[in-house]
Amino acid sequence: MSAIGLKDVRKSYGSVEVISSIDLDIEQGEFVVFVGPSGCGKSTLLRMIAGLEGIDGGTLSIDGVVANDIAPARRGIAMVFQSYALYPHMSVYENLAFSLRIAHVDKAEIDRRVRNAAAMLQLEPYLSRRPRALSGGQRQRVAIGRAIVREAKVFLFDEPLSNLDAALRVATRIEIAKLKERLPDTTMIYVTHDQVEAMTLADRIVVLNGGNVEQVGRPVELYESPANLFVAGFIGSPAMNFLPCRLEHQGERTLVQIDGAEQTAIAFGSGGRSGAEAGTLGVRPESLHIAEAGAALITGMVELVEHLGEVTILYVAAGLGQPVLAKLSKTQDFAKGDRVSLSAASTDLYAFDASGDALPRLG
Ligand SMILES: Nc1ncnc2c1ncn2[C@@H]1O[C@H](COP(=O)(O)OP(=O)(O)OP(=O)(O)O)[C@@H](O)[C@H]1O
Repeated sequence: MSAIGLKDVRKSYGSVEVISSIDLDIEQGEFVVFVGPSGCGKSTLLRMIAGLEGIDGGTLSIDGVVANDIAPARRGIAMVFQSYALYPHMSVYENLAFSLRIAHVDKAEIDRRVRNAAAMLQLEPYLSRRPRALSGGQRQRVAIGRAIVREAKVFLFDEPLSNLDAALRVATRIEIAKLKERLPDTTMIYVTHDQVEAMTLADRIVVLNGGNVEQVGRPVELYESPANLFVAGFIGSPAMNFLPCRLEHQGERTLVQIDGAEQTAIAFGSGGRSGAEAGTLGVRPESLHIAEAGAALITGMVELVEHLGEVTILYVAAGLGQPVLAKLSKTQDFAKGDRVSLSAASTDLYAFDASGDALPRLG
């Protein structure tokens, strides 16, 4: 039995469908991150689970019980918002205690839970302060503390770190990772735009696009084995390079060749197909290296060099409309106008058919 189950869940605003038939099972104690481009439906889906948005079709179950019509307060779910939503006239202690007071929890029990949450989030020195006398990171910790005191089974986070500056984001992200370890039975669902948050916090990532699930998997799985062009282009920064190629399906295998490449044709699994079609070859910037003579996959002219310290990023014009990016170790010294040849190990290449689906690897 999953902690949260979505079966054919749908949502429309007027005639616009924003969530189309989503199936997803989230296990108790899992940390699941929803990612996807702006407007893909991440927040809507989270709010549907919380009960803040109605469900137009399908079934939401919580601990195996259909929950479509259960009131938000009775779902055992706590939500942490980007805007913190703290009461400005109450102290940190009162903010933490508020929902328990409303629920008529015994005073000693309230005190125990508030102090426990405050200790977990290092908020003890600030319990008598008002929110305005706290930093953004401290306010967000109070917002998280309010979820902890409720001892909710499920925490929902809607971009909780997006109002924080870069350093605080990192510090608070680490706090959330620790929180996950301290509350191993609590199920957490987290919406973010930030790839690093998704990759570092998630047990599983759900990639959404236009109200549909493109792929669900462990972070490394999505990075190493994207199911399609969308996921390949979305996971990883800088994004994967895409090169038009020719796919020749030969029964057991498919040979992939790009125009002008010296690197020999690369074989993928064909899934039993035959014939030929136009496809896309994918290669991550970090997989490219300077090619040996006669082995270039891509040849072009450097149009921009970014020296980032530990790495150098080359933008190479290779006649594809947009530059090919190569992330090279810092020892590489290039300048605008240089001609470069790049290649990658065949095990670091991806191939996608005309409909954008990934071809399986051989072996
Ligand atoms: N109350 C509403 N009425 C009409 N359309 C809405 C409403 N709320 C959201 N939408 C639309 O539903 C779609 C999904 O919105 P949602 O906020 O879930 O996306 P998101 O993936 O969380 O985006 P972002 O990353 O920008 O926050 C968007 O096209 C949005 O404009």
